Amino acid sequence: MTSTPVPKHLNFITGNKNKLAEVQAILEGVIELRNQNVDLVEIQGTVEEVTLDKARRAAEAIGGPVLVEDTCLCFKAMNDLPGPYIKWFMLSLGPLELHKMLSGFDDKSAQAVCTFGYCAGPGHEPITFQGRTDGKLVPSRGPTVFGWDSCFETQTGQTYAEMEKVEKNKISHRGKALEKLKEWLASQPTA
Ligand SMILES: O=c1nc[nH]c2c1ncn2[C@H]1C[C@H](O)[C@@H](COP(=O)(O)OP(=O)(O)OP(=O)(O)O)O1
Ligand SMILES: [Mg+2]
Repeated sequence: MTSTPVPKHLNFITGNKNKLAEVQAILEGVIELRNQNVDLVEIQGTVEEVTLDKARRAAEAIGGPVLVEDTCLCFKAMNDLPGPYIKWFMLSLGPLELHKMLSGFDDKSAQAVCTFGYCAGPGHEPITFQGRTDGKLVPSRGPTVFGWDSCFETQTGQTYAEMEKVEKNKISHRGKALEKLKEWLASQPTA
């Protein structure tokens, strides 16, 4: 934890425009969000390790307070892999073929995990806020605009891609993680 006051705006370091749009929508009216796209090295490890490291690197790169986020897609049949490495499977297979990863398994259960990391600046220890949403991996349904949205069917029976954005944000891994971030922000002194 840090005793440094939270700034009046958060500098969200991400290169993903779809993530940025969701975070902007969810934090609208809560705190001003700014964005910088810094190409950060992502280590291998658990999602917590990946996010903490991402937050430290981003704070070093910017020389100030940062918010970062790492998203995982975990398959139960694979003991939570690919997890933080889902990006590389997405890039390789694309949304139309991703479901084939579980074609040899009966259990299609998946969990979307979002972990935000806030770091008050270089040398500060980041803190994390995590949200998880259960679902299953299915053949793509809906627009293939954002990552694996069209392959992740939630307990509503719809894929993320078939839902209105505001509905996705209400139940999503990212929405849940940002609820925790909001609670924390409300408890902090501001600069
Ligand atoms: O809500 C989502 N719905 C569908 N797909 C999603 C979602 N959120 C992230 N994704 C994708 C993007 C990337 O293929 C991987 C996460 O990788 P991740 O490293 O966290 O994202 P990224 O490299 O695109 O952006 P960043 O610059 O913030 O690291 O899952
Ligand atoms: Mg990334």
